[in-house]
Amino acid sequence: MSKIQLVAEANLPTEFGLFRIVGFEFPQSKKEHIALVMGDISDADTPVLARIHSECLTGDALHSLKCDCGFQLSTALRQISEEGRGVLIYHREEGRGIGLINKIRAYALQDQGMDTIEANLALGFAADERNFAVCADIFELLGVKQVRLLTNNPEKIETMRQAGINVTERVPLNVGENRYNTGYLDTKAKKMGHYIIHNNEKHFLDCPHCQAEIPHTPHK
Ligand SMILES: Nc1nc2c(ncn2[C@@H]2O[C@H](COP(=O)(O)OP(=O)(O)OP(=O)(O)O)[C@@H](O)[C@H]2O)c(=O)[nH]1
Repeated sequence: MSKIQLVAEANLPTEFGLFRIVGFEFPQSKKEHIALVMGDISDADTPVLARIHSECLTGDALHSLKCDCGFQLSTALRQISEEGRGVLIYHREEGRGIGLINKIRAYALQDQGMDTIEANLALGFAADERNFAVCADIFELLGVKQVRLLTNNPEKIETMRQAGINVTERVPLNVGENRYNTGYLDTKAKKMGHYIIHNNEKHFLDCPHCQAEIPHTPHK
């Protein structure tokens, strides 16, 4: 199969600062991924703060509390912007690679009591259908060889290392735990080996803008 190619690039001002948005595409399948890049990442000797973030429309855009995805996305972008340098690969593998509609089917099974892995298996999928190798190719196309990876997922680290990307540090990303996603995070820790630290001292901040009890920084 031919390798992914860098095909488009532009400025993207965001609430976290100015990024470059870079578009990647497989020549035949036209499957797309994107990266947000901040600052000068050309110095190969200084590891780049980086996040591989798999697509989660419900968490990233629709404010779902069933997962930690939206919280991880905004925290990663904020941390990159605080350093003034970094990369977020927005990895288009919705629903751990099963797609949005199948994720909704999996949610329906979870409504009946299955956990996130059991639901995938009941639908005939693997627990995780994602391919992270493409992210190593994207880092390479961006000239990034060393990363400090924002993740709790050991699989992402292992795949990067096997593909020749030097992960010099794992930067934990434990954010957004709430009453609706505790079971999901537990399952990821117990069945998928994710490094999840539960927030035992939940500071459910009194924020007039938020309906849910989520540990968070109050809106300014
Ligand atoms: N099938 C399925 N996918 C889910 C469910 N909840 C969230 N997801 C998907 O899980 C993926 C989570 O992506 P990430 O946050 O990048 O990955 P992660 O494996 O949790 O690793 P880190 O966040 O880096 O620790 C996204 O593709 C979501 O759409 C679920 O209950 N079922």
